[in-house]
Amino acid sequence: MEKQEELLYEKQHLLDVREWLNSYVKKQIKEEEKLETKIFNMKKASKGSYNYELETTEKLYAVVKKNVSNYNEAKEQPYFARIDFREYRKEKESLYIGKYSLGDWDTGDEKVIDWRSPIADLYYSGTEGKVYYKAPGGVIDGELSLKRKFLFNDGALEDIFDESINDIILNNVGEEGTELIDEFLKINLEKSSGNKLKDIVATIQKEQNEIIRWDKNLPIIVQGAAGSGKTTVALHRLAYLLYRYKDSIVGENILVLAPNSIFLDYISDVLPNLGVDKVNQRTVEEFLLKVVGSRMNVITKDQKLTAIQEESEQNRKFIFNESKLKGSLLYKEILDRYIKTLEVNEAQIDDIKIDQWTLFQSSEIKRLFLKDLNNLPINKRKEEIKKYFSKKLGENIKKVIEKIELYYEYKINKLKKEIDDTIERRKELIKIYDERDELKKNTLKEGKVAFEDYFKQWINKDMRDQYKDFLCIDDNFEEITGNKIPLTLWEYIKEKTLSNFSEGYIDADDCAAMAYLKLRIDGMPKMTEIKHVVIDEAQDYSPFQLYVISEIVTGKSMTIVGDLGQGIYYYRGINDWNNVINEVFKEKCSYKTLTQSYRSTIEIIEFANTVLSKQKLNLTPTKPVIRHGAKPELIKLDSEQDFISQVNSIAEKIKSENKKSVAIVCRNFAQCKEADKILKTKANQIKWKMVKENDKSIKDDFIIIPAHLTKGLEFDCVIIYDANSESYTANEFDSKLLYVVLTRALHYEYIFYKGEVTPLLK
Ligand SMILES: Nc1ncnc2c1ncn2[C@@H]1O[C@H](COP(=O)(O)OP(=O)(O)OP(=O)(O)O)[C@@H](O)[C@H]1O
Repeated sequence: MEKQEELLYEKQHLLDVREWLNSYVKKQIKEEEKLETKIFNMKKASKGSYNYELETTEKLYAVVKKNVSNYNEAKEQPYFARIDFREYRKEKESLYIGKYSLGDWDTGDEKVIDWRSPIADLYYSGTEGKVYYKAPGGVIDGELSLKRKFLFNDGALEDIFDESINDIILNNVGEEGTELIDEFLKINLEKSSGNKLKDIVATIQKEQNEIIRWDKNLPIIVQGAAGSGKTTVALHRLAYLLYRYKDSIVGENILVLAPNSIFLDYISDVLPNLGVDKVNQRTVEEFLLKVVGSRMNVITKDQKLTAIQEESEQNRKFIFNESKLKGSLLYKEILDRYIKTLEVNEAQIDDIKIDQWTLFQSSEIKRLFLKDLNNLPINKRKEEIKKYFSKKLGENIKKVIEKIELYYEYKINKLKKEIDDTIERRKELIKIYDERDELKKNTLKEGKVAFEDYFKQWINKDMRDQYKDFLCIDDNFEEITGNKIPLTLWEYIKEKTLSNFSEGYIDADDCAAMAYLKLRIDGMPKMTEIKHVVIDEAQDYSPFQLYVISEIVTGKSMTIVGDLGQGIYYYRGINDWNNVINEVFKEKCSYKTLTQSYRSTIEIIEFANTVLSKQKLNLTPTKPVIRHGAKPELIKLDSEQDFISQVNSIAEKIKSENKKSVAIVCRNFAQCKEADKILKTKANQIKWKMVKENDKSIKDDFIIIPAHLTKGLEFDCVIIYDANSESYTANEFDSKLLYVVLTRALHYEYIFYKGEVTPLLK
């Protein structure tokens, strides 16, 4: 068939599917209403008592309700692709692929298959010809004869793209010599960027698909260039895992860790759009403090970074070394040694006594603590001992009472023997009897109190106190630190950390250590089991943070994505994934790379690559997808007026092209305020919104934002406020920060500067 005929065929098919959807949704709504009434009546009849049938009906109702909402939503675009596949020895089938599977579950007639289903893998990874895919029952072989993508616009099917027909072969592009342009992908990438990250189910690329469907049982690290889809892929992977393991994992078992609240808001649409809900999303500090069970104000790494820039060279060195140490596995080693000494000290304990009467002997407590229960965290052992002893408490109190009786019997006999029976003796005896009875009575009461007091004192639950004690290891300093830390650095750390604590603050760098202490001393806190975690911008994590998180996640099932080229916290973050693979995961970890960038035009990527090449890491330059645009412009500014007129004309241009977002990116908050002031006071047509440190989201399209907060975000157009040689020097930090900023733009980039331009752009 000719393409036009094919398009007509697909339009008719779409009409048929929509017609079916309408009638099916009507049927489902009726079912929903029926179930609603049934539940109402059952609730009335059961009068609040437990009813198994009610529970199952409620579950069914929830499924039907969700179906109605999914199917209604699917009417706009029920599917995005079609594959024609003939399984070996079977008939050829045309399969339509969508975000959700759509079908009549009574008749088993499936109209659209889920993008996460095993066979849909062929759409993402297969090429026409002989192919196979992995199904739960084994490998299925067959032949793929069509891979078709559908371009929808406002619910209307606009065009179809068949692989190998619409893909244009370009010669001599890139090192490989030839490259395919995926027209469909290109059209998708030319769209404008909004305030939220989008899902990409229709255009997931082969190498991305491989990561999405990667085995869940090992941690996977993805080093991906800026804009290569790391965040997007990681979130799609979650949707995939929840589908693939639907019987064992639900949204609550998943944790997404991201750098800040703005970023969390930016990605917040993707999962619900993929039909995933209830996933926990937090910053790493929030999560680690939740593990500790402590509410403290965190000095975030961003706040610290801002402060660092104002510090003297000498202080900066201390701050860097402090962060480096606190993020290292050496710190874990030191904590381990501290916990060992703590264990020995904690075992230096007395008998549990009521006055001079022993209830439980210290030798027994020690044996349980140091030997029998030594596989448990310290406080868990104490709790277990307490539990075990409390069962024997009544019996032991009785024994003490017997001892008291014996003691008084001896005393009475002695008195009787030594003194004749006189009024005085009788008086004395009555006194002794009273004393004995009083003691026996009190022993019952005091035994319980002494027991509780003992354990109250012994079990120290406050991790802040524990951490303070750890920092004050003065007597054992050399032994515990293994002579690996200069005393001056330790003194500095101690003083600063204790002073933060006394003001109610905790440095982000201390959160991993506190959580680690908690795990080792108290054990795993009570919380919903985490069965998979996604860590975004992982290059900014310290090895110790990754280690602690890996200890909490069941089976170390983790998706860790990052880009070393954007590691602005390099002084404490990660500079080489090999260290993480070897030291944190002891080589039990998969590693993948993504080098193709989908965000920016060729011109923008090539421009940013010049800055990347100035970094020490020697990373492979980012490869752009074939999408051309305007060259980034370096613009020297002479005056504020010049700045305003440039900004105005750029904003006009962006608006006239129906693009949405423009970010004026400044080196720091001080520069943001400067830009804001100029744009506010001097007449300006556009309202620019300045992003503040504690903002939780970005709602506006025209914003002023400091460089470090742009991490992970993207804009149609980026304007660098002032890329002069003082704002961005030639050092490693500035080259990383500038690289982050330069890779945020999709379509346009303007680099303003006053005086001399940064050496990084020369
Ligand atoms: N396969 C794809 N099809 C269409 N768009 C894609 C694809 N992969 C990524 N993108 C788009 O590329 C942009 C960058 O994606 P994302 O933010 O996930 O990349 P990243 O690697 O996390 O970037 P960075 O590290 O620079 O923050 C997004 O707009 C995303 O929608």
